[in-house]
Amino acid sequence: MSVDYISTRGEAPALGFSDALLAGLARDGGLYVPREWPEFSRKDIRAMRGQSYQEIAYRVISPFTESEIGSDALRTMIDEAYAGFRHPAVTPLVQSGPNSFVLELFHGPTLAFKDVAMQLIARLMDHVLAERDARATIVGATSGDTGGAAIDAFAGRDRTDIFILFPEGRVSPVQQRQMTTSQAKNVHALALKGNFDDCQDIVKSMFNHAAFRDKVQLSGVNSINWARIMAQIVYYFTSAVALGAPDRKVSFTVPTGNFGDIFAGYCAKRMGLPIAKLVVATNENDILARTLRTGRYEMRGVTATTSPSMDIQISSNFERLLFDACDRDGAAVRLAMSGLKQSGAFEIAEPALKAIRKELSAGRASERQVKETIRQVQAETGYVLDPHTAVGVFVAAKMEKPSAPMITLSTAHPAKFPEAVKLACGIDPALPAWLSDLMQREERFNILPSEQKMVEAHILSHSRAVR
Ligand SMILES: Cc1ncc(COP(=O)(O)O)c(C=O)c1O
Ligand SMILES: N[C@@H](CCOP(=O)(O)O)C(=O)O
Repeated sequence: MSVDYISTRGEAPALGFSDALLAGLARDGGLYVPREWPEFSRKDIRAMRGQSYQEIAYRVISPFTESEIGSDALRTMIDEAYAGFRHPAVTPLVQSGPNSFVLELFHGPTLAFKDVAMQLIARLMDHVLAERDARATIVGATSGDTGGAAIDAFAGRDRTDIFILFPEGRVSPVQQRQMTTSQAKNVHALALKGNFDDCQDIVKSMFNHAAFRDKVQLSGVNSINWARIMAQIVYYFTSAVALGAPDRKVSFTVPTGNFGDIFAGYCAKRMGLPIAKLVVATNENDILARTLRTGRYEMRGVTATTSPSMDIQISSNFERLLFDACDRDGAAVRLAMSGLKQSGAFEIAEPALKAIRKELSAGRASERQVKETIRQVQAETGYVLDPHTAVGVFVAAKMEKPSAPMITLSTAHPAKFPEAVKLACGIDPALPAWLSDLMQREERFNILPSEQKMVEAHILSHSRAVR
C-alpha cells in the first residue's frame, strides 16, 4: 500500500511522503494526514513482541514512507537516530503502581520526548534534500522543548538553516540554554516578546505567505509536520506490546499542549492497536478539557505554570482529530478554523463531538495538584516526576479505576525544571554529565518583537536557502 497525504482543509494538493515532510504545513493552511491508515492485524502486532525499539519503529514507520524512502536507508536512519539515546530500550516503561506505568520518553539528547521524533526527522530531511540536491529553511515555534530538540538534531547540518522562535522569559533556564548555547552556524535562536501562541501564529503565517515561503524554501519541524506524529506513534506500540498487546488492552494518559503526542496515540489506535482509553491531561491552560466537556473550543488567554511547555491555547493538532470527527470534511474544518481566527472560538457540531468523546477522555491538574503529586510520588516511591509528567500522573489517578493497565507518558526529565521540582519535593534533580556545564556555556540569540515582518526580515538576511 502506498500512502499519500491530504490536507485537513481540503484545498491543497495531495502529496507523497517526501513532499509532505518538506512542506510542513499545507498550502491551504491545513495539516497533512494520511489519506488512509495503514493497518496492523493482531498477528502483526503479536509479532512485535520481543523486538527492539528500532525494529518496531521500522515496522510502524515504513508503511508511511515506503513508496519514497528505501528500506535500507530507513533502517539506517532509525538506527542512527536512536543510537544517541541513553537507555538501551530507548523509551523504557517503569511500573509506578499495581496497574500503572510511566513511559519514560526523556532519554534522548535534550531530555524531552521531542527527541524521539526530531532525531529521525533531521535525518529524513537531510536524506530527501540530498536526493534533490536542495536546501531548506526550517522554522519552529517552541514553548520550550521542541526548540532544544530541533536545534540538537539539526545543528551542523549543511542543507538546512534552523530558526527557533521562543517566548522570551517563558521557558525554563535549562530549556533556554539548550536553545541558545549551540555554536553551530546554521542555528538561530530568536526570543520573541510574546507567548508561545504568538510564536506559533507567526510560524503558521509565514507558511501562509507564499512568496516568502518559496523564497526561503520554508519547512517546519513542529508537530504540524506529519513526520513528527509518525515517529511518535512508535512508542505507543512498543509500550503496549510490552504489556501484552494485542491480547491485553492498555490505556494512555498524555500530558497535552499542542495535541501532537495524544494524536499519535489516536493514530496508533486507527492502525489497529487495541487502546482502551486515551486521556488528555492538561495543566491550568485547560482549553482541551473544557472543549471535551462543553463542545466549544474557546481561547481565554494563557496562564504561566510550572509546566511551561503545555502553556498553550491553540492546540494545532486538534485540527487533525476534528477532520476525522467531521468525516474528513475539509469545508467543516475551514469553517471552524476561520471562527477561531476571527473570534477565538468555534462550536463542534453534535455528531463530531460525539465521535471525539468516543475517542478521548480529559482531565486537568491545578498548580497545587501538580506540586502535591510530585511531593507525594517522591515521598512514597522515591521517583522524581517533572511537572509535565506530574500533570499526567495526577489526571490518570483521577480516572475511574481502569481494568486495562494505564500508561502515563513521561514527557521530560525533572532536571529540565529543577526549581519547580525542588519547591515541590525538596530534591534538586541534577542534569546528566553531558549537560553538566550547560548553565556555564555562552549564550547566542536575538531578541525580536512579536511581528511577522521582523522575523521574516531576520530569516531572509540569515538563511543560506534564500533563492
Ligand atoms: C514536556 C512536555 N510535555 C508535554 C508537552 C505537550 O505535548 P503536545 O504538544 O504534543 O501535546 C510538551 C510540548 O509539546 C512538552 O514539552
Ligand atoms: N510544547 C511544545 C510546543 C510546540 O509543540 P510541537 O510538538 O508542535 O512542536 C514545545 O515544547 O515547544
